[in-house]
This record gives sequence, C-alpha cells and structure tokens, in this order.
Amino acid sequence: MASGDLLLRAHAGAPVLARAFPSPASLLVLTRRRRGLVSPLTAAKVGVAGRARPGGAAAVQKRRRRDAGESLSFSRVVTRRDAVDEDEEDVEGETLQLGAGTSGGEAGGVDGSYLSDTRFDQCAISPLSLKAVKDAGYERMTEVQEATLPIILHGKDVLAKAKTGTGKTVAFLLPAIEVLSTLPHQRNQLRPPINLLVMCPTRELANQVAVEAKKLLKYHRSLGVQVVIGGTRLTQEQRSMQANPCQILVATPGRLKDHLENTPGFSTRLKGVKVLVLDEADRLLDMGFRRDIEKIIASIPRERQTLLFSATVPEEVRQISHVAMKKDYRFINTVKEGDEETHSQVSQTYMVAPLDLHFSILHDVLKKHVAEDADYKVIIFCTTAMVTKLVAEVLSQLKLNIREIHSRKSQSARTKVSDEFRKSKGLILVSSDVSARGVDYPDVTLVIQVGIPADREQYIHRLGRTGRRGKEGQGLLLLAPWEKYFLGTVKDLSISEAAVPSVDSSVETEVKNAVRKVEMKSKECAYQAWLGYYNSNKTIGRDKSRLAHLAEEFSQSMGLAVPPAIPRNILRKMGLNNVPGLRSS
Ligand SMILES: Nc1ncnc2c1ncn2[C@@H]1O[C@H](COP(=O)(O)OP(=O)(O)OP(=O)(O)O)[C@@H](O)[C@H]1O
Repeated sequence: MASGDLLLRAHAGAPVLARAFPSPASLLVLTRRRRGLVSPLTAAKVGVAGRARPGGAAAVQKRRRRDAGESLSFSRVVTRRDAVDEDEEDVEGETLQLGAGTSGGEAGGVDGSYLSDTRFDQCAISPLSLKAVKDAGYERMTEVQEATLPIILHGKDVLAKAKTGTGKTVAFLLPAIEVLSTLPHQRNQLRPPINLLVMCPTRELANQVAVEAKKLLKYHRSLGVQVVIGGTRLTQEQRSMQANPCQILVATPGRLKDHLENTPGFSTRLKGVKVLVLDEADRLLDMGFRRDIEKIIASIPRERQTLLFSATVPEEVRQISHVAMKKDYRFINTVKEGDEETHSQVSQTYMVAPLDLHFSILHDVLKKHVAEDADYKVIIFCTTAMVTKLVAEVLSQLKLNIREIHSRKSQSARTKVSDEFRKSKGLILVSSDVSARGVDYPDVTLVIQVGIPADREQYIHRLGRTGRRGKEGQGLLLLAPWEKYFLGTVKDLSISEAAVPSVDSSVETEVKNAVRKVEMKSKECAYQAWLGYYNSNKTIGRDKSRLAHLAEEFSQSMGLAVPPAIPRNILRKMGLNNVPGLRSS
C-alpha cells in the first residue's frame, strides 16, 4: 500500500475499516499532503498538514532532573539537519491532520467540541469492549479516538497529537485491547506473556492508565492488568505480578528496567509484547528517559505495533520517533492547522513581579479565587520538589486548604493526596512536575505556574490540567522580571498580561509572618534546589555571577538576610565552585 493512502483505500476496501466506520459522518477525511489529494467528501473537515521541514540544527531538549541538591541539566542534543536523509524523511510517517469541526452536543463540556459525531456503537469493536465503554459512560468518541481507532485497528504504528484532556488514554487502550482480545489466552496461566506494554513518565499517570484499562477490561475476563512503578520494594511488585496474572502491563521506565534486570522470567514474558504504547511520548523520548526506553525497546519483539501519544509533538520528536516506530507510521494530528495547542476555553494570563512579591501575589490570587468559586480546585506548579514543599508550607501557614505532592514524598503519601485531590473540591494542590502530564483530575478551576516551566511543552501540559473534556478553566503564569524571556516561546498562545495586584501592608505583614514560621531546613533545601534548577537553564544559568545574585533575591523572598551555605561537593557538581555570592559549607 502506498504510504498515506491508508484511509482512502481502506474505505474502498479494507473490511476492518469499513466495519469500523459505517456512517458517512465518520468517513475520516484525509489528505495526502504530499500528493495534494484531498477527498471532496471531507475537504471541509480536514486541513492540509503542513509538515515542517527539518530546519537547520534541530535540538532535543535533554532534561535530567533531580530535585534539591543534585544538579539538573537541560543540555541540548543536536540532531543535525544534514544527518537526516531527504528521501528517507519523505517516506516516513505520513501526516493526517484533522480539524475539529463536526462536533456538537454537550457531554460535560461547554460546547462538547472535543467529541466527534461518531458513537462507539457505530464502530467494529467487540461487544465486550462496547459494553464496558457504555458502563464507563462514553457514548460518542472524542476526535482523537475517532481519528486513530481505524488506523490502529488496521495494524499501523501511530504517532498521535491531540490537545490535553481529550481522551487519548482510551484512544490507545481501546484498540490495543481489541488487538489483544483476538489472541489466544489461557484463563489460569500464572505468568502469561505480556502482550500490551504501556510506558508512562510518572507513577500517578501509570496508575491512572491502569484504572482506565480496568474499566475497559470489565467484561474481558481473561485479560488482566498490572502496574509496575516503583516507590515500593521490587519484591512487592514481583509478588503482586505473580499473584495476579496479567497480559497488560503499565510501567514507568526506571522500574520496568529494574524488573528486566532483576525479576526472574520477566524478560521472557516481555517477548510476548504485540503492542507498545508510549504515553506522553515526547517526554519519554527526551534524554531524561531515552536510555531506559531504548533498553526496554531492545527487549521486546521488533514485530509489534507501536503507538505514541501526546498533546505536544515537537518536530525533534518526529525526527527521533524511528527509535520506536516503523518507518511508515502515521502521524495523526487533531489540532487544526493554525489552531493553538491550548484550549480556547481556558483563559491564560501572566504576571511579572519581583520575587519578593510572589508569596503575597499568590495569597491574593488564591483568596480571590476561593471567594469567587466555592468549588475551587487549584493546582500550583513549582520548579522543583523542594520549592514545592516550601510554597506548600508558606501557603499552609496562611490558612489555605493546601495539599503537597512531589518526588520527595513517599509513594503512599503521593497516592493518598492524588486520590483525595481527584475526588474533592475546595482544595489547592501544590505540585512539582509529577502532576504536569496526563493526570486527569476532574474540574480543576485554576492552574498557577510559579517560575518558568522547563520548556514550552511543559507549560502546555501543566495548563492542560484544567479545561479538560471541554470544560472552562483559568491559567496564570507568575514570573520574575528576568524570566520574562520565556514568554517568547509561547507567544503564539493567547496569553495576556494581568495587572499585579496591589497588596496592602497588613496582608504583606501576614505573608511575611507566614514565611518566617517556615523551618530553616525547608528554606535551605529550597534555595539549593532553586539554584540547581536555574543553573541548568540555558538562558539564566549562562551567567553564573548573575545567577548567584538572583539566588540571593530568592533567599530574600524567603526572609533570609544571608543566603544559605551549600555543601562544597554539591556546588562543584553544579559547576558553581568559587562563584562570588554563593557560600559553601
Ligand atoms: N469518548 C469519551 N466520552 C466522554 N469522556 C471521555 C471519552 N474518552 C475519554 N473520556 C474522559 O475524558 C477525560 C480525559 O481523558 P484523558 O485523560 O485520556 O485525556 P488525555 O487526552 O490523555 O489528556 P492529557 O493530554 O492531559 O494526557 C477522562 O476523564 C476520560 O475518562
């Protein structure tokens, strides 16, 4: 089959697809951009995908983040344009870009525009899956589900981009389960081969994906799902995998690698993988995870189907997607050409103010939001785990209803807070990037990002914790004046400047008192983590003496007259030895 022809031809002949989409509304409207073929039936629905040429030196951001005390590097791995063979580029991954024009209805949203017109019962999915989908309360498919299901059922590798909160999890799980349901399974096999492997960048997300999988597996009684995510002893997960046979495994990369190396028989079970999913694919393929992912991919069969999903797919990720996918993969982009990657129903603002005002501003914004919306549910994203802890402690002192989640918390505490936040209203979750991607907390009313996010993608994913399933939401990015440059990376998004609120002196005193009450240890850890984060930032970390000066501003914002001393070996690791303004201990 000629690449790119998939759906047009499939409609003409392939039985799976013909069965999958019998209704005219669901004849997916495609274009073969390369040859300029546009189906007349669908021209209104589809935009011609403008695939960016690999321009000049493309760069993949490498992130290796460790909070507090360990240096953090954002170095860039350069993929040279001339390293990409032109012809090879041309046959790779055909782009299918779908507009979001045909929706209507309500379904939990303001205008329901994340839903397509196609109902699940119009598709050729098994009765068992259909029953489960109905029980889950899903009637119509979302745009991304409608766009990807037939192609995945056809056996193609898929790289899919769709906005946050638009049902990507079901989009990969449902067809993958359909594929699995056709394989022979023995009901009581203790350690069956793992047929579906889903990789996620965080533990919370892995748990959530497993919950969604269990919903869809409700009537597929011979299929089981397990999670391996770390945070507990390896032996505990080994026992659990033995006690509960599973053909579907949802995992974080580090822990999966641990099992590969240390769990007897595990690598043999992975030889059964038929479908591999990389959820938040761009994150999993960046340098923070790449090695583990490559190792994992080397341990599973080459003959498999691979599905990569994310709300952000930078061009660099497309260029390295061959690490995981076959050359003739399909790139399905449900973000209309010219449309923003963020949701129009989420209002985005930014404020620029000196660091020493940030706690007062946060307090003011939160008080107002809480007063305006009794059902408030806020996430505040901070730069590192230790800064998250500090902000949570300050805001708790101010009698706000605060919960805290980050990588330095025990897994049981993380799970408890995550479950509570999912179910509750009237709560403020202060979080590091462990909640930035994929996590589906319903009805978040406001997302605040304090300090610059790691990159544009992270900004979009964090913001995407609100405005899910077509609902409204608000986003605020709070920056110091020297962080303003970040706005240049998101200038195509509709972010408008908000006025910095004037804080009256009694509130300022209240906030200062709250800051004073926070333990010195928390401030020292936050200072060190803050320094590590900005030191690794390409723009801010370039000038070390300026960095030391800014770090002093941060320590002053915590009410410290003198910046805390940092262990010499840590300064050395950060490459900050003998920088004037930094004290070593
Ligand atoms: N067809 C559907 N109809 C109604 N709701 C759906 C449908 N499919 C998924 N959902 C719900 O939509 C919500 C968002 O789905 P999901 O978390 O998969 O989004 P996502 O696109 O993966 O988001 P992110 O980019 O943040 O990872 C979930 O609560 C899910 O249960």
